[in-house]
Amino acid sequence: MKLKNDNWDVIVIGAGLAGLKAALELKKAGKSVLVIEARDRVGGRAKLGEICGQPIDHGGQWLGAQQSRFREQAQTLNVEIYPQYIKGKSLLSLNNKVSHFQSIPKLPLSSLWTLVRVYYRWQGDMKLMSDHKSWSAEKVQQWDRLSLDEWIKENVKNQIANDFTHLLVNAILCTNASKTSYLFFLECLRQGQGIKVMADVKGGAQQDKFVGGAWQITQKMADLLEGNIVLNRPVLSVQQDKNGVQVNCAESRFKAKKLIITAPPEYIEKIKFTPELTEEKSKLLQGMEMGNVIKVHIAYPTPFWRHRGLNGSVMSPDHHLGIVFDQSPHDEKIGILVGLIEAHHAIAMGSLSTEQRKKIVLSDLVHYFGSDAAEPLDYVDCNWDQEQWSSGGYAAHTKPGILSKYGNALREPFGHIHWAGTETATEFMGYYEGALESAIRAVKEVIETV
Ligand SMILES: Cc1cc2nc3c(=O)[nH]c(=O)nc-3n(C[C@H](O)[C@H](O)[C@H](O)COP(=O)(O)OP(=O)(O)OC[C@H]3O[C@@H](n4cnc5c(N)ncnc54)[C@H](O)[C@@H]3O)c2cc1C
Repeated sequence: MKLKNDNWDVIVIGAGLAGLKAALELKKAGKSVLVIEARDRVGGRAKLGEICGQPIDHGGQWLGAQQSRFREQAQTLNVEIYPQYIKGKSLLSLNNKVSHFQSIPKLPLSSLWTLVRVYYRWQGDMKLMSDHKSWSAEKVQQWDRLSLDEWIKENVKNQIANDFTHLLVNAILCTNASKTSYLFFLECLRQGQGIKVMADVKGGAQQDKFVGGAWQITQKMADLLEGNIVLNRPVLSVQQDKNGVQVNCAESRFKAKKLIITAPPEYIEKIKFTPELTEEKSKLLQGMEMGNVIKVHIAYPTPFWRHRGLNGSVMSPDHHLGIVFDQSPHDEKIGILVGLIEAHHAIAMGSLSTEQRKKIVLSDLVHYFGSDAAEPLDYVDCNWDQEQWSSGGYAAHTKPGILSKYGNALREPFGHIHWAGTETATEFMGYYEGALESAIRAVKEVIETV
């Protein structure tokens, strides 16, 4: 099929979940739409992998209990949902000692008490975040000047509670607390419905998964858009005048009345805009940075941990492999563990070869599960920091001092240009759910005018 270059109602940059959703909504409304994608595949931060013949998600995989848009999207596309395996005990490694627990980690009472106090502080402070206009208020500016690390130092003096708080922060943001502000963290908590929802499995953000993987959802959406997506076309520049936009790739250009951009902030910054973006938007983009994450899968002949009454989950502030979950197939034909290496651990491990990483991951797993973990059938990892067109994950955060000053530019349209992508969400920013919410909002903005 020959692709027309001009007269599109809307062009969408990026074929991740947000871009695909925006395009499907526009198509449903009878608008002509073209999705331009830099990579040679669709999905963005949703990516198919494989271990021992089983499909796996190199990118996002969980569906939260509260994430109704993503659940509905999967159901519409007949992608089956099943619960994360949690039967049995979880493991915690603290100060090099491994303990197991059912629901509350075995911490000294004084540390638990500190964590309860932190929980209620966060619940209270995050409630004040519900009105975005309050970002200019004095308290909010103060919270934005304060790095999350400074807040933790001031408020979490108990060492074990402090370590545990950093583990939670790393697991949620994939970045060290010194790199973002307390304000940004509170905004994440507000959008994610609080730390309990974000950290929990049952009733929380890790409750469910997809049979065969989440990547299928983006693939199936792309199949419905056949003829409306072009791959291998990094957008280099965008021009707009009163009639619409022109989007330029290396060897092609396309015109439309409106443009929706869903690329991650770092890649928006690399596009040349004429006229130039507002100073507020440029400063915001410069002040946003992706988290650092390596996702690993390890396959074993059996899910041996299940047979020992363990559910495969591990939390560990003192090792590189900080978070582990069971990822075994239903029939238990083999056992698979999925792990996340986050923040400074991902930066340190990212400079190693896959073989060196495998050695460290296995040594961490032997520490958690014993010698049964020493000899896997296979090991696969995906270093998102090295993935061109993402440069990290799960999502971008703002550096201290950025959100309160420039946050209003996050979603503010610029002429014919509108913004989507999980970083621009108002609910569940950083998650697939946020990507969908942002796409639906951006489509609402443009649909009346094309
Ligand atoms: C390891 C990992 C684990 C995660 N786990 C979960 C999870 O369990 N649950 C969950 O809900 N979320 C999870 N996430 C987050 C989730 O994957 C993202 O929120 C979501 O995929 C973002 O979708 P998006 O469309 O906003 O952005 P993207 O998927 O990043 O899409 C943006 C697209 O824009 C393209 N692009 C960039 N620049 C250009 C350009 N110049 N020209 C053309 N195209 C361009 C990119 O190639 C990309 O395809 C995880 C992410 C990672 C990395």
